[in-house]
Amino acid sequence: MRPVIGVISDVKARDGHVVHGVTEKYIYAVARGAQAMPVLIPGTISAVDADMAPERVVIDEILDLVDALFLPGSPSNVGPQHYGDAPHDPPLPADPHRDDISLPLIRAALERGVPLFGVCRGFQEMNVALGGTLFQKLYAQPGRFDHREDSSLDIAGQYAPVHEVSLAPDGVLASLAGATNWRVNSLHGQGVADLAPGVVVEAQAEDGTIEAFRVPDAPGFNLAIQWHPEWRFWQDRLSSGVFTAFGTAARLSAERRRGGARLKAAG
Ligand SMILES: N[C@@H](CCC(=O)NCCCC(=O)O)C(=O)O
Repeated sequence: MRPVIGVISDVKARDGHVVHGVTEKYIYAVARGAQAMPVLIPGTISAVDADMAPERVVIDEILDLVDALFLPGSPSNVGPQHYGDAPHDPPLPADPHRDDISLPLIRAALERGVPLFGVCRGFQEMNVALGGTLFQKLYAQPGRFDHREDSSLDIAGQYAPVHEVSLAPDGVLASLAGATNWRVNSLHGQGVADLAPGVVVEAQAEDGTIEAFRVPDAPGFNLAIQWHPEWRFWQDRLSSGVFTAFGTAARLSAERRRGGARLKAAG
């Protein structure tokens, strides 16, 4: 049996309905890259219909169910009220029903040693959940590059590597890459402003933008990456290494939770 990795869903309006869902590339990277069983975790109920009662969310119930947690990217932004700011541009997409689940879940997962991996929005959520702040418009910050994708390109062009990051020489990423520099893709308008206390930088862009971090004192595997390693992870040594390491941590967590029964990666 594969380890179970909970994947946090976005909550979006579509055709008059509210949909809780995740882009397929993330599900595939968890299933094939981490060799795990992805299970989608819904956000809080939006109660769009006045007759719907809000559902009770019990964070511990989710953590009892999964061996590890994955926080995917999304075009939406973490609500700035969570880091003590007002929205600078209200039309930018928000997802309060994802924030309601992901922020407390991150803190609880780290405390309980549940392996945790966040990508792009997930990376930003991890920084905010731990007390850090975000630039709402990284591209408007003096001296910073524009880290947004070129939307005139096709999808493969948008996710192609566009800039270099320096990897901390003693970090997890450098050891997976076997190098201290890597070329990565870049599709984000926001970015880390103040890094949360207690985290260490794993990767940084040339303009100073923090691109990856981890919480060294948390008892389990954890990693936050601003770029998109899920995109065609099998074509990039570091991307596949990251999902393999996450899957290994999820398997160990599953073995511990199931009393030492060995879980094998599928061939
Ligand atoms: N809203 C944030 C987060 C960026 C992000 O997660 N983008 C992902 C886009 C779609 C995808 O590949 O899932 C920001 O813009 O900084």
